[in-house]
Amino acid sequence: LPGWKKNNLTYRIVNYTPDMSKEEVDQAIQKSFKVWSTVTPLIFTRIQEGIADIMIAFGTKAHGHCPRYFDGPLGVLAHAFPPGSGFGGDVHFDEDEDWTTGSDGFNLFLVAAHEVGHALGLSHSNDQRALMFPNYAYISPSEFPLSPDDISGIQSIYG
Ligand SMILES: CC(C)C[C@H](C(=O)NO)C(=O)N[C@@H](CC(=O)O)C(=O)NCc1ccccc1
Ligand SMILES: [Zn+2]
Repeated sequence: LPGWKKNNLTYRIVNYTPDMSKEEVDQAIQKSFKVWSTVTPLIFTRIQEGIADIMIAFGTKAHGHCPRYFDGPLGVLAHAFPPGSGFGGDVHFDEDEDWTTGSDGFNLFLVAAHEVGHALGLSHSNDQRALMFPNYAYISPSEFPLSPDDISGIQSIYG
């Protein structure tokens, strides 16, 4: 199965975007994990240093030793690697985007929830109601972002 072999996963926010406050980023990321932990046996624990399973970072164009490059404003907003060691599970956000807590720019929580789906082993869905649909679509943060397609997808990998 293309998933993690353990239910306890760690994440670390390695750096921050200047577009939002540190607290807003922490909240958006925490909320993006909560989306998936409510429908799986997975438990996510944040660590502040060292190597986490899921390393989260912001970067532009060629960033760190990442084999994939970002493309400036718009286009690719973020990418994530499927479960595994090294880059496996890592999530990178394109700092050339405008990251927000609202409906302007790109909502960090929504993009993070999509990317975490990838970091857990999900690929894109062709159901346009799915969070794992390839293209970003804003929904109100009070709405739960997962569709039945997302839930059956993640539950086919975990529990
Ligand atoms: C080929 C990959 C690297 C494209 C990339 C992606 O899917 N990352 O997970 C991405 O940034 N896709 C854009 C759409 C695009 O490039 O055409 C996107 O909006 N991704 C974030 C997203 C997608 C659906 C719901 C929420 C967020
Ligand atoms: Zn994607």
